[in-house]
Parts: sequence; structure tokens; C-alpha cells
Amino acid sequence: MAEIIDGKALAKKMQAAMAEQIVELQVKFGRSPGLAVLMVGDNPASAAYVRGKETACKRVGITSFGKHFPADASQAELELVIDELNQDDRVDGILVQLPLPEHLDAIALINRIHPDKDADGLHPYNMGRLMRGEEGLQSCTPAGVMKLLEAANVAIAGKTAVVIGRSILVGKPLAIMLLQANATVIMAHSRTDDLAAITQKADILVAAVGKPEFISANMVKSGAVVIDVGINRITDYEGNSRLVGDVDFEGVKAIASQITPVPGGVGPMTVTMLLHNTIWSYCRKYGITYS
Ligand SMILES: NC(=O)C1=CN([C@@H]2O[C@H](COP(=O)(O)OP(=O)(O)OC[C@H]3O[C@@H](n4cnc5c(N)ncnc54)[C@H](OP(=O)(O)O)[C@@H]3O)[C@@H](O)[C@H]2O)C=CC1
Ligand SMILES: Nc1nc(=O)c2c([nH]1)NC[C@@H]1CN(c3ccc(C(=O)N[C@@H](CCC(=O)O)C(=O)O)cc3)C=[N+]21
Repeated sequence: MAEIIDGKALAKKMQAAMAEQIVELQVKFGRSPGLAVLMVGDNPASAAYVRGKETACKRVGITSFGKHFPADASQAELELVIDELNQDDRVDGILVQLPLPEHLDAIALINRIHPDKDADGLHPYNMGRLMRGEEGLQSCTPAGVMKLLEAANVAIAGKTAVVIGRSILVGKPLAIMLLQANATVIMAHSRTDDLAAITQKADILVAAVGKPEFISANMVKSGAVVIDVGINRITDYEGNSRLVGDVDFEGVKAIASQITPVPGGVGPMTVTMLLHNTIWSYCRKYGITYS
């Protein structure tokens, strides 16, 4: 029976340490770190994530500069707001909540964020640095997964890691981070032939697919470490809605050595790394290293 990797507990511990650090930083530099989250439209899932991020900011002492726009906000209007936030000395991190309504060009907006304020680590400059193994702002979910693996004492060097999913937000940067940590990395996706044959090779298996309970026990090698990035809201027969991951948790738990739950696994770490990136940018501005 697998050990549960408790992301919620690690997030809580890291956020408590951040709160203490921010008290000191505030005394030293006379202001708190600031994060601006831009949300467009009223997608309920996005609204819930944004609320979660704002609550976490408050908890650790980061000032939120949340901006909510109607679904028909224009590209030009949003670009202007990003330009202003880039110039605003109270703001250390800027994030554009994805997905955006169809008429907007998300890539152009992300590219407009100053790379030093790119709290999501999605700007081409920061992704390029990641690719080259240079320090910098890193995508929150993959960075959170790496912290979880570290905290759970998972050996990475030399192991076979299979990442299912190749999005810019999760799969691709995570594969690069695992490679940097000397795993032998296989990236799987919707065009992968015989996915089960690939996933069965994994010592570390990461699912970032977006399909509820897609990974079943017969796809997992006995003793593997399984990280479930998926967040899927499903409605059961009785009409009750709940969150499930991309992994059949009960089935896979029986054969894995360690596994992350949903909720309470990767999700809380994503939020924690967003706070981390905001503090990192703040410190860099004052010439201090924050790790
Ligand atoms: N826990 C957290 O903090 C976060 C969770 N998420 C969740 O993680 C999941 C993935 O998110 P994201 O990366 O943004 O999603 P995307 O939809 O951008 O990417 C999904 C990936 O899964 C691949 N895929 C789809 N179907 C299959 C299949 N049948 N077999 C193998 N691969 C498949 C796709 O392949 P292809 O490229 O070929 O289309 C794609 O690369 C979602 O559930 C999302 O909600 C996302 C961000 C943060
Ligand atoms: N620019 C951008 N950056 C993102 O990082 C980003 C995004 N857009 N769009 C959407 C996805 C999704 N995402 C999550 C964050 C936290 C939880 C989280 O905290 N989940 C809790 C559960 C929360 C609940 O109960 O609803 C958990 O898993 O325990 C989940 C998912 C960030 N994303």
C-alpha cells in the first residue's frame, strides 16, 4: 500500500516559513511583496483558483492587486493594464489566469509581462532559462511537483520518469526539470502508441492529462512513485460534485510506493510556488537571493 505524499501539509509548512520571512522583509524594505492576478470573464473554476490564490497571499502577507475584467475585455485594454503593472513598483509578480476567452491572444499577453515579474514562469525568457539550466522564475505546478518529490525523499537521478501531457503550463517544463535532476525522461501525449507499455516502465509517473481517473493500476509498475497533477470536477450518480485526479487513486494506491492525492496533492503546491516566485522576484529587486 502506497505512502500518501501530503501536498497540503508541505504547502502549509512552506507558507508558514514564508509568512515569517515576509515579516522580516517588510521591516527591512518597508513594503510587502505584491502579486497581481488578472482574470477575465467568470469561469467558475478560474474564479475559485483566483480566490484560493488571494487567500494564500493574505495568509503569508503578500499584497494582492487582483484585477477582474468582463468576458468581453479587449486585448488592448489588457495590454495597457499589464504595461501599468510592469511599471508599478508595488507589484513583484503578475499572472494572467488561463484559460482566456477565445477572442484574446493569451501568448501575446504572457509575452508582454516583464520577465522579472512573470510569477507563472511562462514567459519565453524564463522558459528559455529553464531549458538552459539557468536559475530563474519557474512554472509553478512543475516546480511544486519537484518540491514534493524532494520532500518525499524520492530518488530521481538515474530513474525513469514518464510525464504524460506536454502542455506549456505543466508537462513540458516538468520534463525539463526532471531531466535537470538527472532522470531519464519520457514524454507521453495523446499521440503516444501503446501508452500502457510506456507508463509501465516508469519509476516516477506523472499524469498531467485532464482526464478523470485515466491512469489505472495496470498501467503502473509495482513500487512506482505516482504524481497526479490532474484536477477534474465530476458529478456522481447522486448529483454530488467532487474533485478527482487523472489517476484511479484507490486502484493505483495498492501497487505504487508513494502517491499524491487529489485534492491535497499538487494543487496546494502550485499556489505555494506562486507565492514563492513573488517573494523571489521581490528579493531579487533588492539584490538578495531567495531560494
Ligand atoms: N494541480 C494543479 O495545480 C494544476 C492542475 N492542472 C490540471 O492538470 C491537467 C492537465 O493540465 P494542462 O497541462 O493544462 O492540460 P492540457 O489540456 O493543456 O494538456 C493535456 C495534455 O494531455 C495529453 N493527453 C490528452 N489526452 C491524452 C491521452 N488519451 N493519452 C495521453 N495523453 C493525452 C495532451 O496531448 P496532446 O499534446 O497530444 O494534445 C496534452 O499534452 C488538467 O486536469 C488540469 O486541470 C493544471 C494546472 C495546475
Ligand atoms: N496562469 C495560470 N497559472 C496556473 O497555475 C493555473 C492557471 N493559469 N489556470 C488553471 C490552472 C489550475 N491551477 C490550480 C491551482 C490550484 C489548485 C488547488 O489548490 N487545488 C486544491 C483543491 C481546490 C478545490 O477544492 O477546489 C487541491 O488540489 O487540493 C488547483 C489547480 C492553476 N492553474
